[in-house]
Amino acid sequence: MSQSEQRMRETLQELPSGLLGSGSVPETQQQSLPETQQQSSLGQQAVEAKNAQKTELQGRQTSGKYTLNDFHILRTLGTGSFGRVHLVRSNHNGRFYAMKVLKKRTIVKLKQVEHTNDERRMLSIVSHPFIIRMWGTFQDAEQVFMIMDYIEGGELFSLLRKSQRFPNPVAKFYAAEVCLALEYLHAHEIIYRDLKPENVLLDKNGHVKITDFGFAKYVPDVTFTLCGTPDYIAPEVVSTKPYNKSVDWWSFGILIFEMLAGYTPFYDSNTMKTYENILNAQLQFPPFFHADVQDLLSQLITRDLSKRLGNLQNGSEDVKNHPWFSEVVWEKLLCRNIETPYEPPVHAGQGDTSQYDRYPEEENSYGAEGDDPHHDLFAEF
Ligand SMILES: Nc1ncnc2c1ncn2[C@@H]1O[C@H](COP(=O)(O)OP(=O)(O)OP(=O)(O)O)[C@@H](O)[C@H]1O
Repeated sequence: MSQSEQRMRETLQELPSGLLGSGSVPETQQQSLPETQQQSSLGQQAVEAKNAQKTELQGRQTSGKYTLNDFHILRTLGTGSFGRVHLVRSNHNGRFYAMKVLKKRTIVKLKQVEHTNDERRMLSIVSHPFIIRMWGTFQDAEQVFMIMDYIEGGELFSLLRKSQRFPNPVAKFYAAEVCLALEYLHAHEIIYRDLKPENVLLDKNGHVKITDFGFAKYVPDVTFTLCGTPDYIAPEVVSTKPYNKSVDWWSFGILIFEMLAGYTPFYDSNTMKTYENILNAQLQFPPFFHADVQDLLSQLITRDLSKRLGNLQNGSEDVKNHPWFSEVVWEKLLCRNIETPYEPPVHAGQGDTSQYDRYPEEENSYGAEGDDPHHDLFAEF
């Protein structure tokens, strides 16, 4: 099985402690591959229509700014471990949004209540050109909902798999935008903890938008929680040491490596072996990696926290000042005043979904009323 087949949307909720001693394979949440193939589009449309009709009938006011009644649900854009993300259209202004729906029961079962509340909290305070904007949240008896900007250009992951690997300047452009987003989050004491190309979306002009704040957390000091995505997890997380922002700079290095190579450096089809590689294996560069990127990656993907770039006294400045980024005019980039290397072909306008894979639509229970044993756990929604 190839890496791209296996890794698809594999997000780890929690690693058992004493990981390498135990010999057991950590539990991961694996999603099936996106179904781009011929699905019964008639069946799909019927389910979509039924869901939309139910939504119109059943929205109910909660603590958020919106209700389900404010939106018409269109197709599914993506699925995750606890629910799915739909394209929706506002009944008021006609604009398209992405609605992330998470099932309360699953969140509770997988012990992700705190992460889900953190996701909401973090998204409601961040405001940055390269980070997704959230407009509001609400809940019904069975799920919580988050309304975000709809980003038309699709996942960086899809573009990377189509391209196999990016030329040096293209990888540098995406890395530079991601670097500014990380710099912003860290300046606000937020660790992101799930950097990977699946969570980097491209807007219609080809600029980066980081989505999925499911593991983002306000951490002014250190934390211990074991979470992330196997290939991208930093060694200090694998070995259950206290950690902070350093983990995002490790993942940033893995992201650059994957963009340039088309694969991640510590991959193994056996997740346990991946962790062993993260802890022990030597970083090996393909021969076509430029010397300056090899130098940058050696300083990002280093197990020595006292040497990891981004984690030192000058923080993100050290990363931005590295020779690999020497052509980047950071101020212009932040204003999105630099031509993007690729403009996603989203010719049908704001609601164009051509860049997203098709997922089987399921009948939903959105708007469910009645007993809600979990209401208090999600009081902020
Ligand atoms: N704002 C958005 N606009 C367009 N598509 C989006 C948006 N947010 C998410 N998606 C799509 O939905 C997918 C799943 O979203 P997200 O990663 O937030 O869900 P998740 O349940 O937290 O997933 P995971 O289990 O991987 O952590 C994304 O990879 C992306 O394809």
